[in-house]
Amino acid sequence: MAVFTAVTLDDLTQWMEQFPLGQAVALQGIASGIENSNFFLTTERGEYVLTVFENLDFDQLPFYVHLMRHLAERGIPVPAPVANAAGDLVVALHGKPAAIVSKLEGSSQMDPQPVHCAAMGAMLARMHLAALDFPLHQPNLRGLDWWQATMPQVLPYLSPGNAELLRSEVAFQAAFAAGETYPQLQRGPVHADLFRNNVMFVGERLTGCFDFYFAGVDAWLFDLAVTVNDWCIDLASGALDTARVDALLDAYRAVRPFTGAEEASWQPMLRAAALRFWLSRLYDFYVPRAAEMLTPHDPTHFERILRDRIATPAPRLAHQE
Ligand SMILES: Nc1ncnc2c1ncn2[C@@H]1O[C@H](COP(=O)(O)OP(=O)(O)O)[C@@H](O)[C@H]1O
Ligand SMILES: N[C@@H](CCOP(=O)(O)O)C(=O)O
Repeated sequence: MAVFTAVTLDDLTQWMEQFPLGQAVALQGIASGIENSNFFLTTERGEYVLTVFENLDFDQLPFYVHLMRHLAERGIPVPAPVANAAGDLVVALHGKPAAIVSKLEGSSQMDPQPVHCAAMGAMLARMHLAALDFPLHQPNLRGLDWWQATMPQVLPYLSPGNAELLRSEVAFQAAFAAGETYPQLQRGPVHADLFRNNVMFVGERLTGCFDFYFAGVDAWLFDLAVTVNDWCIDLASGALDTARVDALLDAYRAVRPFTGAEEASWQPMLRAAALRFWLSRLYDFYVPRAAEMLTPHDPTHFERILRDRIATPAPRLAHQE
């Protein structure tokens, strides 16, 4: 279902000549994924993934693909985009932007244990540090401005209780962002969608993360909160699982210690990360777009998480100076 643009080996015969990969010898559509057309591509030089971008234009892609290349060059396990003879990382295929990236080994770990969370925490901290000198800039396009612009579009569909929750949380986050602590948070390019389905493992070894198409510049703590809210929870209740939280935070802190401002912002950031995905899921659920391709995720999952993060004191980040 996730191949929206049909591509055949014949289509690639001439197209591949611009890449230093030899001829394409096998091409297989990837069934999972909901945004783009993805293919496993075997060439004379090895195994790759070909993506035809269905929703992003040529001018929207440089931040994402150059960030992936920047991280890959610094040893962070992410798919490395392959440049063509002209140095381009994004090239037209059937009139749409397309890219070839290296294929990661392994599969997603959908039942993560503390050992997997520790691997995630260490990789995330390394990724944040490695992206610090990335020269391109794009804000997180799913940040506060987007929350404020999107809220009025979903409010008419919500129960009075949920409408009040959404209004009060967006107001809380706006006040927090305007306060003294928020500007002190460490910032840089972040992935911003590091859910379990976007990370690969072979056994306990993390082999890489992909799907950088929500990346942007934001607080590192926001990225950490997005990750913890997906990797370290009891799926039924949304509550945090202490053993997995500790494993992830300990591993992150060992690479990049937290600051006092981050300690003070942890609970608001856990709430912000829950709000971000509650709102995007509400939007995808209630506001279908033209050329709709998304299969909406369940918004109530993040409503539960947001209510829990508001009601329950956050675990300590235990910063070290
Ligand atoms: N670089 C890669 N290496 C290995 N598998 C990949 C890679 N990129 C994508 N995939 C596979 O393709 C699937 C769909 O990719 P994803 O980025 O989630 O698609 P979409 O953007 O359409 O949601 C993933 O679940 C994964 O199995
Ligand atoms: N992780 C988000 C939606 C984005 O989906 P992805 O498959 O592209 O990572 C969510 O769960 O709402």
